Amino acid sequence: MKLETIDYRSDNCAEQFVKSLHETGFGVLSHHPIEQSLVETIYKQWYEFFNSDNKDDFLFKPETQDGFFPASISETAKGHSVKDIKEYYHVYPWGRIPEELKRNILKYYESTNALAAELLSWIEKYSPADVAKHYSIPLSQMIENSQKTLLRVLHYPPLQGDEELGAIRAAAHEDINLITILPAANEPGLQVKTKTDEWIDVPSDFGNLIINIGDMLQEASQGYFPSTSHRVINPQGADKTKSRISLPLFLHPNPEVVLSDKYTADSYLMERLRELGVI
Ligand SMILES: O=C(O)CCC(=O)C(=O)O
Ligand SMILES: [Fe+2]
Repeated sequence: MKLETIDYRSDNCAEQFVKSLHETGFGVLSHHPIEQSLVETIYKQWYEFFNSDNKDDFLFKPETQDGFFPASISETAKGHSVKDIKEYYHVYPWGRIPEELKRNILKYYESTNALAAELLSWIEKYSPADVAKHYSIPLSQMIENSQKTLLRVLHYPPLQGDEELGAIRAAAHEDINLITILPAANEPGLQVKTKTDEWIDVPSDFGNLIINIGDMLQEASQGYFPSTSHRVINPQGADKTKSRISLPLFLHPNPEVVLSDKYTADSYLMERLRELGVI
């Protein structure tokens, strides 16, 4: 299996993109409307932030989950026992954001949310009728003005050689939300698991946009769109000294949105967070 990069400007882009999501759980877009210079500026600004002491003034609040999560308390993926080698910052428009970083990151949050609504309308349009009939409301409407959509700025620090045995930058996991939009990071490492259990690289040419299905859309589509496992592997050789910055936007429906006979977005999220032990 190989992930094809799809040109956003091509005539059959929407159909090809949704086909890729159905077959692999991932879709990769080039020539999309997200401004690459904005992404580059954000990577630069946040790299400086992660390398400053300023981050300690923005330590996350357990009740609201906005702010800085240091490596010492960072995530352990479901089913794993070793922590990931990463630190990150949770950006919500209603949350705390360092003043000098606000303008660019909120601009990114907004423009990527707008693109997400378009991508969800493509997904709806190219869902088979017997799948689409179960969507409780249009998919793009599920995320409208959602306060739950989370922009995570991730910093994977250079490897020091003293990392815990078996630790990797991000252990294999699935995302909980509806879809995730992720610009290619400044360094490689992202891999996706195929149906035959092989790990393949996600084409991460700088400028690509990577979209993946999360568990909530898998639930709402009764498995038609698979939430596939992905991970970020450690760099080798000289690349060990390099930081990696990435910027996933996790699109979350409004809490009251009905996903399936079993779950609303809120009950689904609560069940997953309880499993992860973070609430
Ligand atoms: O850093 C990446 O490229 C992917 C991060 C990711 O999968 C996640 O935070 O859920
Ligand atoms: Fe992920």
